[in-house]
Amino acid sequence: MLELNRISLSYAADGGRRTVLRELTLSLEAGQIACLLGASGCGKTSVLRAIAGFEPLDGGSIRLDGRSLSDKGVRVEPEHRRVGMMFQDYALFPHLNVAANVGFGLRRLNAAERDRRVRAMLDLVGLADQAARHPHELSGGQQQRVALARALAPEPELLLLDEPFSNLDVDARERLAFELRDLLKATGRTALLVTHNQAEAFAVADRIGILKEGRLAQWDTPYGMHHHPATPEIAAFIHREALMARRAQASLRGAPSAA
Ligand SMILES: Nc1ncnc2c1ncn2[C@@H]1O[C@H](COP(=O)(O)OP(=O)(O)OP(=O)(O)O)[C@@H](O)[C@H]1O
Repeated sequence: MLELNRISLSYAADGGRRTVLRELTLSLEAGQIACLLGASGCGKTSVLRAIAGFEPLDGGSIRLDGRSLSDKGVRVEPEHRRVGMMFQDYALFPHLNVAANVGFGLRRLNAAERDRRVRAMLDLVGLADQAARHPHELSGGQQQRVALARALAPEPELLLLDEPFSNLDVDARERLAFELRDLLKATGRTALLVTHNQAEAFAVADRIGILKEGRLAQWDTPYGMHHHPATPEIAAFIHREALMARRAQASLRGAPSAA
């Protein structure tokens, strides 16, 4: 349903161009959740920006549900892609209350339909009683849910989430990662998520992609990634992070960290 076919992307840098995505190919079935992992600067956010239509491609094509979004001579505008994006800082409007934030992308609906959709979205994320509040009156986890409700409200075919839990403390991250998965599965949404946190990726994803220097090093189920890493480098990356997560948990519980 989402198909990236050999996409390449570069940015202007030092009077020339710097290539950040190199012939990257992947496909994601409808209703699935995928997570992109990889070292800082490997191109994860750039993949989301290319799909959302914020960056022109140097080559390759992007299709969503059979529609061509980016290809030679084709560049569908971001607002016509039916793709929702949630950024790491949530980007809520501080002067608008929760209901107005969630309804922001629904101007094509009439007022009654818009109210109905906003209420349904707030029910979905468990914030029906917070509709009149402003973002600064909410906790980090509640703000994250408002941002999610806003991204889901226009019923996008694909949801792109860039580090959706980065502003939350460890406990909230874990809880919301599971909540997000339940919510996406309940609404049948297809989603592509970028995270730095492997525990989150393994908890949430049906497919995990590991990016290295703008290339997809492996694309697999969490089970496949864990048990059959494609290269020694990927094995080291995954097992190092798992070890660090275990140590962090042990030190939070006050136990000596096991090596
Ligand atoms: N608008 C831009 N102009 C020039 N270079 C950019 C731009 N955006 C990103 N880059 C560069 O492109 C490369 C890939 O960036 P990208 O944000 O996609 O990586 P990332 O894997 O998401 O990184 P991180 O995990 O640190 O968020 C980086 O080297 C970055 O510095």
